[in-house]
Amino acid sequence: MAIEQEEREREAQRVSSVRTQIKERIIDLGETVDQRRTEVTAIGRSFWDDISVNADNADDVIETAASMAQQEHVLQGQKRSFQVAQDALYKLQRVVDAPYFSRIDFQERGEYEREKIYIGLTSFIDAKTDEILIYDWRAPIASLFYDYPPGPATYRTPEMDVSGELLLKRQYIIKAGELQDVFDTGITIGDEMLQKMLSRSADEKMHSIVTTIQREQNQIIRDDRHKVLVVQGAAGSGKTSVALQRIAYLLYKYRTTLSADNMILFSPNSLFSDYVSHVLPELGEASMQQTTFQDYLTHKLSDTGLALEDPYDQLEFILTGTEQDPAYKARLQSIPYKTSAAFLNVIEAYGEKLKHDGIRFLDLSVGKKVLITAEELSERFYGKASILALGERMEQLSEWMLEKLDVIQADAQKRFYRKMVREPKYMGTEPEMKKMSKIKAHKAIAPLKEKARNLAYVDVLGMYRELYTDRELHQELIAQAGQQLPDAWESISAFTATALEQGILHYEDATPLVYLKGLVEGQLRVGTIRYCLVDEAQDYSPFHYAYLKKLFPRARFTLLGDWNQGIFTHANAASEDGAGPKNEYSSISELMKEEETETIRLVKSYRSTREIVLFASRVLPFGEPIEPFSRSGEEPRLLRAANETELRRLVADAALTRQSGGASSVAILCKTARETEAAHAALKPLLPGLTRITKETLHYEAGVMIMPAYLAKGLEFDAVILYDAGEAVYAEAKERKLFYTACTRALHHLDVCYLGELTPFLP
Ligand SMILES: Nc1ncnc2c1ncn2[C@@H]1O[C@H](COP(=O)(O)OP(=O)(O)OP(=O)(O)O)[C@@H](O)[C@H]1O
Repeated sequence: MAIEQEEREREAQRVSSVRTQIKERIIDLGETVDQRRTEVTAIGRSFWDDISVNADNADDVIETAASMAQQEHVLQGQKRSFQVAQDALYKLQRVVDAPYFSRIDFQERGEYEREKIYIGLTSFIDAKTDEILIYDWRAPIASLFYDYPPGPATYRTPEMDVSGELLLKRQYIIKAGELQDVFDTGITIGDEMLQKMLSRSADEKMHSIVTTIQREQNQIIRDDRHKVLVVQGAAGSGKTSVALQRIAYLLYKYRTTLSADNMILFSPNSLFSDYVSHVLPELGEASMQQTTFQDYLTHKLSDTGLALEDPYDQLEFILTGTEQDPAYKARLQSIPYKTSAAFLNVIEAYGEKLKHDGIRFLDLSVGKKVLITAEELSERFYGKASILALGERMEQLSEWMLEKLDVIQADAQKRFYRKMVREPKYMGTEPEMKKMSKIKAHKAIAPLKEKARNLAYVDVLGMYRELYTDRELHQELIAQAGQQLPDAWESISAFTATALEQGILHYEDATPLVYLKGLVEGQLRVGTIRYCLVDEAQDYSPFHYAYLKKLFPRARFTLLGDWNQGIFTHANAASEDGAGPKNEYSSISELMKEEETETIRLVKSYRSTREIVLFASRVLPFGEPIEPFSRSGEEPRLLRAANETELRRLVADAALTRQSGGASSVAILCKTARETEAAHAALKPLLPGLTRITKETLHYEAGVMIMPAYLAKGLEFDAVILYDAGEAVYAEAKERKLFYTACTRALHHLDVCYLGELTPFLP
């Protein structure tokens, strides 16, 4: 809506006056920061001067300690106030060039005055009048901007709901401190603004969407009523963006009680973590623990010496193997079982059983000499009935072992000493020989103590393997859960036992093993985590969810995913054409067993042009709905090649055309890593600047790159070129969603190259 010139000038003037105030505050804060820094350094330097160090008698020692504690207290206080000033300074420096982005006028019911609320990244108060010149976008009243068109509106504060009339909704584009544009918006948050944002070029880093958050997204960002929030969102509907804004919101809302350390975000891979790493700092928040589930597993299993497979190798195996291979078949049969809730029940039943019998212990030995036998450990562990949990009993056992090892060490020391005295080659003085024998004994026993502390005397892997070698055991455990052995039990068990024997730990076995380890060793809970967010949630199995719930017993969960992009095989994966059970998430909620579970669907896609979205939805005619945002572009191109040479030429030409047309990031997507490697070698002479992305890549730069489609998950590019969408490559049901995922990575251009016949996924 056009705004009169006079009003425009008033707004421009306000921008300039607020900016002046911010600049003044920056100068003041800069001085405060300098001054506090000097104070902290000075206290640090004179720390010992101000303490009366006296250790002559007990009273003096106590006095010295008290004096130190007091001095330390002062120092910490000073450091804190330095930090507060520095944070405030940093926040203002970041917003000084664009102090706010919107304004709402709100008249509370029963009030005569119309409040003008200016909204920006951080709040700013006039020091003289206490007037709030800018509200933080996360303040309760700011949600009106995201939630309502002009008219009746309500916002929620911690104490109550406040209703009234929204009289105006205005947006500003401010650059380098100058008001460039201002317009009033109606129903949605400036289609105009959103259009501008979405027609830009894809960056190698994601940006915050704070100026154009949509109502349904805002609902997710601010939800604090549900313990488990499940978001089914179409490709490009903003799930990742919402997850990050939500983190910023929670950190603001609970700023006195919640810190970044209390939150954890699971991302699909490190490349993705890097891609989203700018968002929180852009919002003025400290970065938080971002990890991949794989990193967690690796950390937990670091002491097992097993070769742990990652989900990408698992997928590569699934995509490149053939049904003729019996191992391939057995593995494909085993994955749905191992990722199911039924198998989780088996592990839990196993944990119960182990309380009475069955823990496998390992001898503790030095060289060939066994110092503590496995039988001894077992007897000690199971000898007396105990009501304690397995982990606590293990701890007691470790303590007992450490005591025993102390005695063994003392004996060894005596023996070494006697030997030295007897043998003439040790010519040292008596104190020297004593010292040497002490060191020798310590050296011999220390690794055993380490083992005792780390519970390395428990053979968890052996116990896990037993689940597959002892049919009766497995049957007994699964019967307790009211279920039966899976049909293909014989081949599943043989296949798994062999792999474990060879020291190979498949991805689908890793979480069950870590869970069993946690049950036995008792280190299962991370109580400090209060919010756990999972991105690409469709790639986690029911087993994973049940496990995460045990791991973070105090946490609230936000699970964001898209069933249409579920390209990892597991028990919960929906049917391959995207049809079939639409309530996949309900099984998650059931697993979470929470009454406060809420499922929210996001169907609007903001990433791709309307043409690309419509094209991609043809791939999954029965899948979750996806609606394009009204941004138009060119139709995706289908480019057929008759032979390999022509295919390469087509792909290379497409990449060059896109680049010269202004696309800053162009991704050539293959199906597998194997295909990527071959295509990269073949394309390199035609596209010298081509970069190959592998699962080890930690970040990428703009330009032309090539990668397997599954690594592009969660990422986006100006132009996407499918390397070969021929029927020889994409035909099997399990490849459909991967193909869909690949198509939905494009913002503006999609070129589908193919050899011979086109994939049947595109009717
Ligand atoms: N409200 C919004 N305003 C501006 N841009 C938005 C908004 N919501 C989403 N976007 C943009 O749309 C693109 C897709 O968002 P995002 O990656 O968060 O979606 P996603 O649901 O996680 O996608 P996928 O499942 O395909 O990985 C991003 O470029 C993001 O900045």
